[in-house]
Order: sequence, then C-alpha cells, then structure tokens
Amino acid sequence: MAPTIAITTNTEPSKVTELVLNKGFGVKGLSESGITCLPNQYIQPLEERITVSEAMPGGSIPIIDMSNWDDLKMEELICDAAEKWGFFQIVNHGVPIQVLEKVQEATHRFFGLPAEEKNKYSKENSVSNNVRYGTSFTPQAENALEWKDYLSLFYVSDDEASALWPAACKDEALEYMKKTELVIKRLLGVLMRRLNVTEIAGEKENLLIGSKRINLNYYPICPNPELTVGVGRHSDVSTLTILLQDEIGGLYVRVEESDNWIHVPPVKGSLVINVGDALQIMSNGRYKSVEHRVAANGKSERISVPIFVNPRPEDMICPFPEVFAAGGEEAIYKKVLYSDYVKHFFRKAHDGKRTVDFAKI
Ligand SMILES: O=C(O)CCC(=O)C(=O)O
Ligand SMILES: [Fe+2]
Repeated sequence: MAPTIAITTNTEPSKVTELVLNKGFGVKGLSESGITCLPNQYIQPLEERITVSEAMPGGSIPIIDMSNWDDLKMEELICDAAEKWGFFQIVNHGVPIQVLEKVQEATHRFFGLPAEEKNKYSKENSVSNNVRYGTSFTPQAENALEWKDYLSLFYVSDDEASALWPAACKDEALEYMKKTELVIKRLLGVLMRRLNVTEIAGEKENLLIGSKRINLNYYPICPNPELTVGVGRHSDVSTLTILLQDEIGGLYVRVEESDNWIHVPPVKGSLVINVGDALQIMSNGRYKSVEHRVAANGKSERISVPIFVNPRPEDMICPFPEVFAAGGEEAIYKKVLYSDYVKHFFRKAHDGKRTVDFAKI
C-alpha cells in the first residue's frame, strides 16, 4: 500500500527520511505516493548526473558465446574483455532461463510486499546482519541519495538461508546461486590461466570464491530521472560480479579511463560479468575493475540481481605470486584484510574508483 503523506520537492528532509528509511517504504513508497517531483535530498550534483550525450553511441562491451567450452578463442575473448573493458556479457552460459526468470519474479514479489513486511529485514530490525533490506547506498554517509531499494543476502549455508532469508525470494535466490556456480568457476579458471595460475582448488579457491552475496535491486519509476541516479559511480569490491538485468536498461560503464560511458544493452537470457576490485588487486591491475553506474528511469521500474563473488572476510588479499613469474613486474598493491577493504567501501558514499587506493602501495 502506498503511504498517505503527500511529498513534494520541499517536504522537510526529515519527513522523507521517516517514510523512506524508518517506516521502510523505500523509494518505491515515494514513487507510489504519487510525487511529481524529486525530493531535494535525491538531487545529485551536476557532475554525478547521467546525461545521454556522455554515453558513447555505437560502442559495445563484448557479448561472448560460451556454448563451446573447449574453444580457445572464447578464452581469449574473456581474458581480453576483462583486461580492456572489465565488463562483458555471456550468452549460452548454461544457467537455465527459467532459473533467471524465477529469481526476477521473486524480486518483484519481495518488493511488492507491504513496507512493514520488508522492514522486518532493515538494519534496525533484521535478526541477522546477513539479511538486509535497505535503500540508497549508505544513507548516513551520502550527501545526495540514490534512487534504489535493495535486499542484500550474504550466503553462509543452505540451512541459514532457509531459516533467515525472506520466504518471498529465498528458494529462487538460492537456486540462482547454485546454478551459476559452474559458470563462475569456469570463468575464473579461464581468467587464472592467463595469470599463470593453473590450480584454483584449495587456498586460491577461498580467495576467489570464498564467499558470496546476492542482492535484489529495485529501481522504481522516478519523477525527475535526469536529476538523480539509480546507483552512483562505483566499482564493485568483489572478485567477479554476475549480474542479471531485466529488459529496461540503464547500466553504464566507463570506457577505459576516459570520460565516456557506454550503455550495457539488455540481452535476453544473458548475464553481465564484471571484474571487481579484489580481482584487480589479485591480478596486480591486469584485469580491470571498472566504474559503472545506473540511471534512474521516468517511465519504467527496473530490477537487477547481482551475485558478488568474493574472498572470505578473513582473507588477506594481494597480487598472486604467479603474476610475477615472467619477471620485471612490480607489485602495485599491498596485502589487505578483505573485511577491512569492504568496510572502507561501505564507510563512504559511492566515489568512483577511490576504494582501490586503500590497497595501493
Ligand atoms: O543494477 C545494475 O545494473 C547494477 C547494480 C550495481 O552496479 C551493483 O549493485 O553493484
Ligand atoms: Fe556495481
């Protein structure tokens, strides 16, 4: 049910916060309250807004067909894309389309619940830190808020997920995680081979895929999409991110340290793969964790479902020694505790690529 309070641009920020954050209506509640203009605290500074002219027409991140696993050409495309773009899409990846559709339905189901149901999983109310319903990114640290609600689920075990994850989406989210396991391992196997890492079982496996988090992202219709963002500029702190987006579009990726951004067009049945900071660090900068952001939309709601494949919180991460086997290359990142790295990311608002400086030598 939509909230009854009337919100305008000039509604006191504290009233908006009360509704969106404290009562758990999220930006979805704002959107459904019938507002016709954006509350002030969502107005982003000019340089953070997404203008269509910045988006480079014509260019495109690679779309890689994974139907033939023995194809050396495919391996090359994957590694080249991870080095150049940090982003690519995969098709014929082996994850059944029904699994993807089911987790998308489940995402709509969860966000369709009454605010008080969703709010049981808020920071204040959730019985576990591993299950978190929230809005924006880190509202306490942000000068301008982001037009997004989310449910974030940190995977510990099937039993814990069964007991704690919301019934509206837990089976579908778990199934999506399980069914993407194989393609994740294969992608990492391919990426590791170019770094001279031939064996990823054991310690390397913990560093690469030691923990996982799945987010259900919900971007409601926005009254002034040009003034705000769905997600601000950031790179992910993961090893790899596997992202399922719907047919709406709005994800933009920075083109090779330029001021150009490129749209990631929705491709039915595909998964978007991107390199995260942890893999950039472990590959000593060879694979790029690239900035990306999401535009708000004035006509359609949008959902996306990323799986963040991460080291374990207690792991120390640094460039793999194999990367230096050929000689002549110096380490550009030092050893950092992964949980410290993640804490650093969440302490501040989205700020592009600055997080990785935390690990720079
Ligand atoms: O919604 C999207 O397309 C991307 C979301 C994203 O970048 C993130 O959750 O880290
Ligand atoms: Fe991201």
